[in-house]
Formats: sequence, structure tokens, C-alpha cells
Amino acid sequence: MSRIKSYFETLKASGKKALIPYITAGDPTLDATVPLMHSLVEAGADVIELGVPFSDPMADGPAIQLACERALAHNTSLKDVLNCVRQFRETNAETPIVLMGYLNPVEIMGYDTFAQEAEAAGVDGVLLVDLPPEEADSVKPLFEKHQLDSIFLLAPTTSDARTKLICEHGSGYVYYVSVKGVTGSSALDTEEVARKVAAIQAQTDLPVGVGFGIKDGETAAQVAEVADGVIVGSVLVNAIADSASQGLSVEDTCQRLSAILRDMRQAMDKA
Ligand SMILES: O=P(O)(O)OC[C@@H](O)[C@@H](O)c1c[nH]c2ccccc12
Repeated sequence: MSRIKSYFETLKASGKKALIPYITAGDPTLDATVPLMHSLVEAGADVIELGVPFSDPMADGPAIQLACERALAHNTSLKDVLNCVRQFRETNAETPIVLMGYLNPVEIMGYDTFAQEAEAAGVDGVLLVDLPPEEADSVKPLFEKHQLDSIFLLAPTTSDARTKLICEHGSGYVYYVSVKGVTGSSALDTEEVARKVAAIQAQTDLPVGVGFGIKDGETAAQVAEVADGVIVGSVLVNAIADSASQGLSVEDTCQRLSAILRDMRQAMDKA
């Protein structure tokens, strides 16, 4: 069974929801990434979404665009990102890792090599933002062969028919994007999210994670009440940017991120 699937089952059995932080690999430096991943786990992360930096991240708002720029300023490559996962796995065999990114770097590496290397490094799932589920047929068998879950995005505008199709193609979990637009939005409507998530859950057994616009314990707890997972990116990435501009050490940056995530964890578990 996939590490993501069994993790979600364990959580469900204990009545908890998944907390899923996103950071961009190589931001602000490559040697910060693995310590940051470990400190997110210590603060209560259940799954880590690790971003593969890309020069044209069209689904991302300014915060994550800048994170990609910081990572690319010192040439963080897909290979480097896979190395981070490998290193992380030296001391953590439990926490599922999802690589988040765009098709281009994967195409350059080659799908076969990527799938092989990702499995060997200890990656559990892949979310390629610009891979339409209809076109996933060609890569899905390859990903399956290498024990990689395919995670897809559902938007507020996705029709029921398409939701069904996307859920059929996906595995691990599905990602419901809570608002129209790019990452780092601030307009989270929890009632609308609750309605949509229920509609998705009626179509699939996959866990539903919700992201876009979750920024603190309060919003995390609200989303945790209605979804299976709470995904948070820009708030963490902004804290990394801020720490970098203040010249904080990796250790201090880790502590800052842990504090933000721990607040969310506590609020979610209380709800
Ligand atoms: O940044 P936010 O609003 O907290 O949302 C999470 C999001 O950043 C993360 O899941 C993500 C990073 N890059 C993406 C690209 C597309 C969809 C989602 C993402």
C-alpha cells in the first residue's frame, strides 16, 4: 500500500486531519531544505509538499514565485530536489513526500529517469500542475510502476463530471483549490469549501486536501473541520523570505517555521 494511503488511514483511525506544509526546495539555500523538512515534521506535519523550483510557475502568486527565484538563483535542479528527499529519508521513513512542480523540469530529465530516481529517493507522490488529467494516461502507469501516487488539482470551477474523471485518474489524495486564482490568496470562504469538499467526497474515496489561503490556526481549524487535509504554502514561504532577508541562520528559520505550523496543528487538533 502507498505510504500516503496508509498514512491517511492511520490519521482517520485516530480522528485527525492531515497537515500538509509546502516549501520550495533550495529556498533560500539548498542546505536549508532538509533541516526545514525535519522541523516541519517535528511541528506536526503529516505530509510534505516539496516544490521543484521553476522559472515560470504560472499557478503561483508572488510569494512562491519569489521562492522559485531564490532557489534558481543558485541553480537548484530537479536532481538537487531528489537529493534532498534522499537525505531526508536517511532519518525519516514515515512521512510521505509529494513533489510539486511543473512539467518542464521532468520532461528535461525524461519521465522514465524521473520516475525511477523519484522512487529510489523515497518520493511518494507527484503533483504536476500543468499536466492535465486527460493527458496523464501516458505517465500514470509509469508512476504506478514506481509506487508514485498521482495527485491532481480540482478548482472551484471544475464540473461534477470532470471532478469524477480527475478522481478516477488520481491516487493518494486529491487537492481542492479553495479559491480561483493563484497561491497565496486571502479570500477563503469556508462554507463554500465545505459544500465543495462534500460534493467531491461523494464522488471518490480518496482523501480531499484543501489549499490556497490557509494562513493561521483559525483558518486551518476551519478547513480541518470539513476536509481530510489542510495544505499551507505561502505563509511558510513568506516566513522563509523574511528570515532570509534578516540574515537568520538555518536553525532560527526552522524555529520560525515550526512555530507557525505548531499553531496550526494545535488549532486543528482542538477543533
Ligand atoms: O500558498 P497557499 O495559498 O497557502 O496554498 C498552498 C500552495 O501554495 C501549495 O500547495 C502550492 C505551491 N505551488 C502550487 C502550485 C499549484 C497548486 C498548489 C501549489
